[in-house]
Amino acid sequence: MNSLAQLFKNNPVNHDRIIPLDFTNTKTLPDSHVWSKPELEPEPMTRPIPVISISSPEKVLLRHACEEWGVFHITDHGVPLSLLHNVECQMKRLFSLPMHRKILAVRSPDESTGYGVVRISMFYDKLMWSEGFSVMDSSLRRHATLLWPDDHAEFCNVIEEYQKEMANLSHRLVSMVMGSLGLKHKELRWLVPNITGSRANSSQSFLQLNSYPVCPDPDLAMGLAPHTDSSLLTILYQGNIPGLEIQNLQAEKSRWIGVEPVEGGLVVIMGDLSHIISNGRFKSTMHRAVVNKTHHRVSAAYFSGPPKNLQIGPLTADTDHPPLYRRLTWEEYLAAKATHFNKALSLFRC
Ligand SMILES: C=C1C[C@]23C[C@H]1CC[C@H]2[C@@]12CCC[C@@](C)(C(=O)O1)[C@H]2[C@@H]3C(=O)O
Ligand SMILES: O=C(O)CCC(=O)C(=O)O
Ligand SMILES: [Fe+2]
Repeated sequence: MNSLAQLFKNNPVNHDRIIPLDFTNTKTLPDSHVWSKPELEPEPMTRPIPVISISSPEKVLLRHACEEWGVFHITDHGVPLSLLHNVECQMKRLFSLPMHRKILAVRSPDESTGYGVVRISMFYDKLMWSEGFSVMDSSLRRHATLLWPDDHAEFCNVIEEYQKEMANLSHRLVSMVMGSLGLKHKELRWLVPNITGSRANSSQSFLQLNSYPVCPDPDLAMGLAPHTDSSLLTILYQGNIPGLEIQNLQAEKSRWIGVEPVEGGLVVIMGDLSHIISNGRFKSTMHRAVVNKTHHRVSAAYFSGPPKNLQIGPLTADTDHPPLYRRLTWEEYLAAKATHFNKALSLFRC
């Protein structure tokens, strides 16, 4: 068993926080899914977040995006648009299956992969208006076979192709964003395995497919509750239906900013581990997903992490800026997040 799988075995989720509501049969929002009144928080606003062409990225812009926003769009990323389109079709195909079929691939309480409610649900009283399908290592074929006993090849091929593209892209992105801090290729070699890298130092990842069904009362519902990602960075494909919102780092803390999709673009979300490696310079921005009344929205989040058992820590510390965090592995961090959620980061402060 790999070390991440062991970690989820040790941190099981309550049974009642695994199986989502059957949204297709729900015409009014049940009390279990009613979140706080919208008049209690300021209206979300939309502001253009940075857009970075990564075929020839400007270091200063990239660093600024990571320091001031923690979330940005990338273009010229090289991932074929046809693949993005296929991933979206396969997600719709999966989530449109009737509940009794999806349940066949349900996640067990001590696992992290399969069909179900997102893990962070256990930290909130109310339930979210979403369902998910999570993939790690060899779980894809096992779960897809349960969903489509004779017809899973297409789904698996598309998702595997996407995972390969995301692995390459995430390695390029980690080099780029850390490079924007002036870190040399040599200093990052341990973090980003080279293409021929042996299995031993290959980085770990986690793919989360999210589905936000059409909602009868979107103002009172929550698609995905506020959280930061526990990754080095996350690559998010959100199609062309808006829904992602980020916490404003510049102005009023409680004001959310809607991230409008950019045609053919992907969203990069800096994770908690990049915050640690950059010694607090890069922000792992709090974000959430809201739902709407007319469109079924799907998104695919690829969480990129460091190699198994690798100790990471601040790389940019100097005498003026002593390390703010102690060294840790991804496994250690995820274990802390599984019990302490949004307080996990502060537990590793020096
Ligand atoms: C590799 C990861 C990243 C995890 C934890 C672990 C496995 C499950 C991932 C997600 C996927 C869905 C959103 C999130 C917030 C959730 O609830 O489960 C993610 C979480 C995190 O970023 O903390
Ligand atoms: O669906 C979205 O826009 C956000 C997804 C997300 O934040 C996640 O999966 O961690
Ligand atoms: Fe997220």
